[in-house]
Amino acid sequence: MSAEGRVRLTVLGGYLGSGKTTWLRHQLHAGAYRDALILVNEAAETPVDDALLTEAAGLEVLAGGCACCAGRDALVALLRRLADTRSRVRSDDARLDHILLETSGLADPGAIVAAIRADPVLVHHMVVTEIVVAVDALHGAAQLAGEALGRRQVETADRLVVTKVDAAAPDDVARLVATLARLNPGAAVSGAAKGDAHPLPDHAEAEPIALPALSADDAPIFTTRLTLDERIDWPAFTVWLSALLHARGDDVVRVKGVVRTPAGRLLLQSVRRVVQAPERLPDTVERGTDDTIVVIGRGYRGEDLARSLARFAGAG
Ligand SMILES: Nc1nc2c(ncn2[C@@H]2O[C@H](COP(=O)(O)OP(=O)(O)OP(=O)(O)O)[C@@H](O)[C@H]2O)c(=O)[nH]1
Repeated sequence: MSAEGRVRLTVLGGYLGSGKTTWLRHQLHAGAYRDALILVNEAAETPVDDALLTEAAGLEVLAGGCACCAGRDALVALLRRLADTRSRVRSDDARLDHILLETSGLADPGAIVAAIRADPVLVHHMVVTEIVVAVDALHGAAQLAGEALGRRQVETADRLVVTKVDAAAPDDVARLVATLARLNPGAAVSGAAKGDAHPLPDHAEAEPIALPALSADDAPIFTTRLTLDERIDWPAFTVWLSALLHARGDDVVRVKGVVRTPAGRLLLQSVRRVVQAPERLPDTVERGTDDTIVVIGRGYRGEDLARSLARFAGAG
């Protein structure tokens, strides 16, 4: 328990697809955050991350609204409920002392922390002990250059974890680290490869990325759900997804979903144009949200995506 008797809250943030779940999954596997209740907030109404964080001691999902804006009241209500339940537990051993909130990739962790601090009940029960922000070594530079949200996330961090160091060129990583040091000189910065700690290249001589002024009126990022049914033609679906990302990979920021295919239950996901080989998930824990693909991005119409998929692969 924290010195003041309040619950410690760790906030794990970072842009869409930056590697938050991968990093947390690895931390849990290595024994970290084992005492914590994991709260997962996803931008989409159909969460996926909970299917991956199987080693969490306890897990709750806050779906269908980013906890820093549309889902803020739901987060505060959930934290109040947890605080209330905790206050009625008599045994020290059974009492909840640590919560880790994995935010949606669209969240500004600073706004979440402000909401908790501004709540007259929570302020007495919870203390934010660390804001960890994942920064994608492959896409972080573009996100910092082009997205105000990407910068805000970095600026609010206590600890920055540069993910995907295994997949990026060392010179690019060094420039990214130099940029992070300029944006948030106080934050500790470390590297990770698929969740494992990974050394970062020396950035002493690296030139930080130019960060142009950003206008606040970028089109908002939104979520589209595509429901797949048994008529789906899987090879055609794969071709459709590749073609979509090839043509619109700058607009389609993130795709993910759990689908039931002839090859088993698969997690499909991409970050911009980088598509991960499908990951096989256990068949035993089918969920109501299986067979829904969530597409997150801007610059297109959701109904056009569904129509295009239906025409191409027989569902949508
Ligand atoms: N090569 C490599 N790939 C990674 C690493 N970390 C994450 N990925 C991949 O990047 C993609 C996104 O990873 P996630 O961990 O789901 O990212 P996230 O931030 O939780 O995503 P959202 O919750 O949707 O914002 C997946 O395809 C991962 O396999 C890494 O360190 N190296």
